[in-house]
Amino acid sequence: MNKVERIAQSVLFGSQLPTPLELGDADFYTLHSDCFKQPCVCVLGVFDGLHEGHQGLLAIAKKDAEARKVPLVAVTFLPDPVEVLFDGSPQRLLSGEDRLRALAAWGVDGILVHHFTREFAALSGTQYVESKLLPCVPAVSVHVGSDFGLGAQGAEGSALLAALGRQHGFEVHAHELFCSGGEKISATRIRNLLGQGRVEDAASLLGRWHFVSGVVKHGRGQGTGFGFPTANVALDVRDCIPQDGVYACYVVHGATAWPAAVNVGKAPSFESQTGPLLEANLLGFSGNLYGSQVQTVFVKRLRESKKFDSLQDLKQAVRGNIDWVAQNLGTTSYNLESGEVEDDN
Ligand SMILES: Cc1cc2nc3c(=O)[nH]c(=O)nc-3n(C[C@H](O)[C@H](O)[C@H](O)COP(=O)(O)O)c2cc1C
Ligand SMILES: Nc1ncnc2c1ncn2[C@@H]1O[C@H](COP(=O)(O)OP(=O)(O)OP(=O)(O)O)[C@@H](O)[C@H]1O
Repeated sequence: MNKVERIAQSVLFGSQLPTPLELGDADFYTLHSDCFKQPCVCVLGVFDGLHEGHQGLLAIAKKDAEARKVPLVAVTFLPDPVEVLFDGSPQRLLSGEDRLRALAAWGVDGILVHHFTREFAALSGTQYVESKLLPCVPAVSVHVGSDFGLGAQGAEGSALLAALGRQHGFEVHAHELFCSGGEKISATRIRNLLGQGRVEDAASLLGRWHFVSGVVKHGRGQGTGFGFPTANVALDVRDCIPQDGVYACYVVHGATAWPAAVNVGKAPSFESQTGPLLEANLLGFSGNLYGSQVQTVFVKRLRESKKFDSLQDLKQAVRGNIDWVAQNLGTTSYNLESGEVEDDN
């Protein structure tokens, strides 16, 4: 995969969701074949990040579906249960909509999305399977990871699912978890890596670069005087933002991606701002993106953010970071649709 394809894949470029069938407490997305209320193979889980473990599980389920000549349906929950059940930031690897777009891009045939509420969370595993799952997704075979939890507080596991399968006539496959470096691949592990700024390690477990979305806001206006104009991107507190620091990134707007030197978090040399923020110097860009939604793709951590004693020192450090990006990621924008390098705009 070349650089441009990798950026496109990372931000799920081009993956669109059709209008879902609204079922009251769930939505059903038909993607590749008519699978609503049809015999199918299904996979169950939250799938935050759609990491390499999730993709491994999907690949096994897909083979099963092909062998049985039935569609593959992913069953998931929105919002992420941790957002509903626990206080504090959920540290999402993907927003809810992006999670569904990732499943669609991967190639499942349909997605059942349960609206996750406290009432929904209180259902037992049996109530869930009999009253919520099987009426929409009459599965002949269900695949989960061995750690999958079912019912109130996820207390019931794949053993209950297997018993329900025997009763209702579907097979249950609880798979050993995919590991890397002797440790299971999980969304929690990837969040921890990002929290330590280890964006390259996170990328190897995600199978793509991590990105965050945000809206470009007006900044303090000081950067322009330095010769380093920056786009100030306001981030969503619910998202998993890599540890404060300076990173080599791509910033994507629509179908265009610019190499960028990015400072995440407070600029320690200046007054603090409210809300999570990143500041990006886009190479090969002039103009403004105020009010635009952009995606910032994290390729490599370059250094910690520091409080510099002089403006001169700060400028020199930032110049060095921009040079690194220019040499390694390029100096002009890329078109994600055509894969071509665009002229400076
Ligand atoms: C690549 C890069 C690295 C940066 N590193 C630091 C830093 O280490 N310490 C700091 O105080 N500010 C750092 N900044 C923040 C700049 O000070 C900030 O972007 C500049 O003040 C422009 O902000 P403004 O346009 O909102 O005024 C960095 C900015 C960029 C783009
Ligand atoms: N490494 C893995 N290998 C195989 N299956 C997995 C792996 N990780 C998760 N799964 C399975 O994929 C489905 C979705 O996983 P889910 O998002 O709930 O877990 P997770 O990635 O471990 O997240 P978290 O760390 O937040 O618990 C579940 O059936 C789960 O058991």
